[in-house]
Amino acid sequence: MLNNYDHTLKKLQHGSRRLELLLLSAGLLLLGVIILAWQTGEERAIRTGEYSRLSTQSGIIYHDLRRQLMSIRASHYNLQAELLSEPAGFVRARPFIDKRLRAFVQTIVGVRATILLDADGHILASSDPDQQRGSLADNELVQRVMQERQTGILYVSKPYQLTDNLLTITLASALTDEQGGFAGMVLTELSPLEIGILLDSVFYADDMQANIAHADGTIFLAEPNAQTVLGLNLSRTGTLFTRHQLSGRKISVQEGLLLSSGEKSMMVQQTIMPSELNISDALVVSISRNYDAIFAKFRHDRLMIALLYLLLVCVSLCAMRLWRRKSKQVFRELRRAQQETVASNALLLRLNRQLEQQTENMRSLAFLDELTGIANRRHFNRSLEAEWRRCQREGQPLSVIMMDVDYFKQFNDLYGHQHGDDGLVCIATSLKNSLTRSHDLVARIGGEEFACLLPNTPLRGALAKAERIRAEIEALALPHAGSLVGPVVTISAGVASAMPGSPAGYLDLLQAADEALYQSKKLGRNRVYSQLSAIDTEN
Ligand SMILES: Nc1nc2c(ncn2[C@@H]2O[C@H](COP(=O)(O)OP(=O)(O)OP(=O)(O)O)[C@@H](O)[C@H]2O)c(=O)[nH]1
Repeated sequence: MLNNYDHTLKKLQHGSRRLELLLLSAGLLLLGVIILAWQTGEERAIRTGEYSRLSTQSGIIYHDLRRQLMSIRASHYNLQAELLSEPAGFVRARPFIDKRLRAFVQTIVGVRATILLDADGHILASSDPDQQRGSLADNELVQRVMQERQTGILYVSKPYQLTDNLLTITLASALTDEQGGFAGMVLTELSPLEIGILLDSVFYADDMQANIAHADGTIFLAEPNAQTVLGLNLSRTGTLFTRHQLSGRKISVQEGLLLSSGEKSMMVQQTIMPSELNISDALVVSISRNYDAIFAKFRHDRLMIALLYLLLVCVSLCAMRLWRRKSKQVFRELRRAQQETVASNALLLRLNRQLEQQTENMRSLAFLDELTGIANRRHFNRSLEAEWRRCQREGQPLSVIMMDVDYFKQFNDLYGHQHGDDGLVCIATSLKNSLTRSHDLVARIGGEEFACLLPNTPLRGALAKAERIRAEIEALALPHAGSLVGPVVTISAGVASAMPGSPAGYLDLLQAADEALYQSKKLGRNRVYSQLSAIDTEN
């Protein structure tokens, strides 16, 4: 039982350990998943926020540049109109036009110089006092305008070097004479210093880079790091610029390595399309930010959270270890308590058995004759009362045989008291064996006096039974030299029988049996006697 209990306890311990580990792992896993989901959401939010900010800033540059181009186009239109309205014609208007061009350069921000050329590329007028004469017919842009002669288009030159560390572009418009023929062109050169200020104004972090590139991929405006970036051609396979161009979209967001620095960046690029302003070549505005800088705080926070999570895992494991140690102790105490309980239960059981045994012995002693082991007088009296009531209920007769050993005093005197005891035991055994019905009872009711209780037995049957008993005792042939009725031990018996009536009538039955025994003795012993008529105890 203790082993079973131990086994159950161990199973319980083992089971609870596994359950605890399972619950802890599930809890930590769930927390890990929640943290991971939260971090992923956070990263996405940072990325989206950064996209949005970069898009806004690139939009500012885009719109300013667009406005710049529109202003230049408008000024070119105005100049065309003014020239057409001049009665002196193109060439003769020169003093007026020089003045007009200087005013134009001074009023429009971001313009470095404006030059008016005739149909052959000769300088007719210029805002630059150092460039008043000569021919620009060899210039690529001038040649293009002379060939195409498209009015309404703002021609965009390829970027070219201005000084050691500055690049710019020139914008040109074809001009017509009164008859609508090609009359020359007006060129406007952008001022990289002034437009660079515009790029600077949109920065909100130190790690940003803004560029403006020609459609051929050449960067002609850049802030900061102009030295390393200016003149760089981005039109290569796999660059962010090429990816943007290939996307065919006006605005795109890219992540990747910057060609200039090799740093991973997030970049927004926005194109001023030829179609939207009627310009000859597209211009691409880009603004980027260092990827690591964008996520620096997020990564720091993520590291902290990961460390905290690890700390939590360690603390949980330690706590579980402590808890297990504690629960092991509890289990041990439980086991010890159980062992003690089992031991005390066993002791109690043993004591209980002993008590039961003793009680049984006492009960036996109370109802059994100590010498012969058959029922004693108390037992006989109780059985008599009980059988009397039962036979009364069932309407059955009850008979009693009273017996007494003949001349037993002489037997004792002759053979000794111990031998006398042995003789009584032999007689009791014989009496017991002679009873065949389960509810018949034989008892030793006095020294050498015995009685038989025969329920459901009429007088005739009881007499026959008594006679058989008497004969069997005699047949034991226990020598009795002191007896006056024979050479062996004999008994005398008195029989009485009754149909039970009144509750106390069994006393009369007992007395009648005693009476009959007395008569048996008186008539010579070694015989059975009974009054022939049955006793009517109801009277
Ligand atoms: N050995 C022994 N003797 C007993 C026991 N109980 C009673 N006796 C003896 O039995 C004898 C009974 O004697 P009595 O009453 O005079 O009767 P009796 O000698 O048998 O004579 P009758 O009954 O008239 O035949 C006494 O001597 C008792 O001591 C017992 O338990 N053991």
